[in-house]
Amino acid sequence: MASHYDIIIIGSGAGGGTLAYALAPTGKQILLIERGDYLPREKANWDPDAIFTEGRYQTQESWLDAHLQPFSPEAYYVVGGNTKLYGAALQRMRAADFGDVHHAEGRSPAWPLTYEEFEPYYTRAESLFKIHGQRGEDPTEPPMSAEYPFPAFPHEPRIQTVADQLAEQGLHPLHLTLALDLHVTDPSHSPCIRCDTCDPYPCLVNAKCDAQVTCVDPALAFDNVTLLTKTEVTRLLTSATGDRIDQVEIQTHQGTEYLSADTVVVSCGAINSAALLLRSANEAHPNGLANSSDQVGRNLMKHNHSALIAISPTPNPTVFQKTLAIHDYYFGGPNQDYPLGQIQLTGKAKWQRLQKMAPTELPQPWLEYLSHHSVDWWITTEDLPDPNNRVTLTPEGRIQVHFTPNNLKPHQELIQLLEQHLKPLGFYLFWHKTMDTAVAWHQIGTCRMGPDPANNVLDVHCRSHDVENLYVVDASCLPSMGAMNPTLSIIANALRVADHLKSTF
Ligand SMILES: Cc1cc2nc3c(=O)[nH]c(=O)nc-3n(C[C@H](O)[C@H](O)[C@H](O)COP(=O)(O)OP(=O)(O)OC[C@H]3O[C@@H](n4cnc5c(N)ncnc54)[C@H](O)[C@@H]3O)c2cc1C
Repeated sequence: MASHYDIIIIGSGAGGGTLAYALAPTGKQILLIERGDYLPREKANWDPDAIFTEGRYQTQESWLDAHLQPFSPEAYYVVGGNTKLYGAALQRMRAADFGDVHHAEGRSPAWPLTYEEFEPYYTRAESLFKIHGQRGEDPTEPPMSAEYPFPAFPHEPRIQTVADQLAEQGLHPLHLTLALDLHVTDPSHSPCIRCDTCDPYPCLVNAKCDAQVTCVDPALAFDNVTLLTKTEVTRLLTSATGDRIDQVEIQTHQGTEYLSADTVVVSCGAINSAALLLRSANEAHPNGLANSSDQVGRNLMKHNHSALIAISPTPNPTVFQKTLAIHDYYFGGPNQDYPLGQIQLTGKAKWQRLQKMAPTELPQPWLEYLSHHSVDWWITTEDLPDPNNRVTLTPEGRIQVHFTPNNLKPHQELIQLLEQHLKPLGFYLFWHKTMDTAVAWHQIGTCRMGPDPANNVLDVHCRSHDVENLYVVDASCLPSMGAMNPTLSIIANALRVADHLKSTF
């Protein structure tokens, strides 16, 4: 293995994996460093006990909350990062989300670029990740320069009935945009088999367009790209003046080693990217690397999420349930002149998942009955940047997450609205569970980009304002996220930064 590269990318998830894919054809010597290994392909990939009871693929690391209490984050340190288990619902932010948006409990800041500037990268990201969708049915759909690359996943009969009934109430149920390799019109040759172990399971048949399958593996077909697994980057060392990163400190089973690169890209996910920069404090950067603004680690957001299990007397034999979304209340509600958020279906909840949601302990046969009669929803609303919601390190170097949820009023209102719509359809029992800090699936914002070095860690190209050869390209850079799932924006942004980097070669 060489010790010097043109580019070192740290982290192989949505941000890092996409960047490696986009830069691979340049011929530059690229090293992709990933702390985890390939997620094993095994029958347990599709075992609900392994996923919901054992947490088989989750990191064993624990983080600390604001009171120094340990918790187990639902984070996945594997090639492809969190996308290996993601739900593959990839969505554009709405055009208005790129501006300053007033919310019930504050404001969501503008991005340093407009939707129109970002739009071509959404189109490329949708093509790369094989998005299936149907244009024209979403009342909040932003302008798009191309059709979705593939037709939408059709609803199964029970879901079609629910969609039709909601439409009769005046809503606009739409087909969820999905990154799965389904041949809708030729199922016998389709990699995706529309199974009931998709969200949030790894895909045993590699039909989920995750960062490993879609980006890392194709990038490795180029001789100039090398992947180092089971290798954690522990610190970034700078020149004495602090202007440039001189060395990348890695930890392997053989011990500590040092590498170097002309350009270093941190793509460890919002919490770990901030932790790595803070851990790299030195004399030139006493507050943490690239942290003259004191913003590294701050403004952590993770969306307000709830699962809602709605039970009716009608059986729900749906196998692949995650096909429907409702955006009618994205920008406001019947009595709300502020944004609420989005409603989507989630993967069909088996009894093991319901066990984690049940308000009281219930015997397995009851849970199985409820699972056969439930329709399972996921409600996402925006949370707002708060400098006190932040990642810090303890003196021993452990990750501490200080997090107080905000903007919860619209979240509760959206849940109530959904229940009001479902009751006339025969749904009579509702369980909902709001996700806590451990479910930081949509973590963003800890190294936000913006033109002013006083308030932002990164410039508009995701380059550090302080360290000339440092970029951060993952969820960290996003100043806000609307109420849309973040990963399409992370991928599109990585493609955008790749174009910028190519222009500097
Ligand atoms: C269960 C689940 C369901 C989800 N569903 C959806 C969905 O349907 N739609 C959607 O848009 N999003 C979804 N998400 C969120 C999505 O997975 C993330 O938004 C996305 O993966 C974030 O990309 P990233 O590049 O910021 O980080 P990641 O993809 O997490 O990648 C970070 C990588 O860096 C590695 N790393 C960390 N620290 C180091 C270090 N020091 N040295 C070396 N490597 C390091 C990690 O191991 C990891 O591989 C889901 C997430 C989960 C967990």
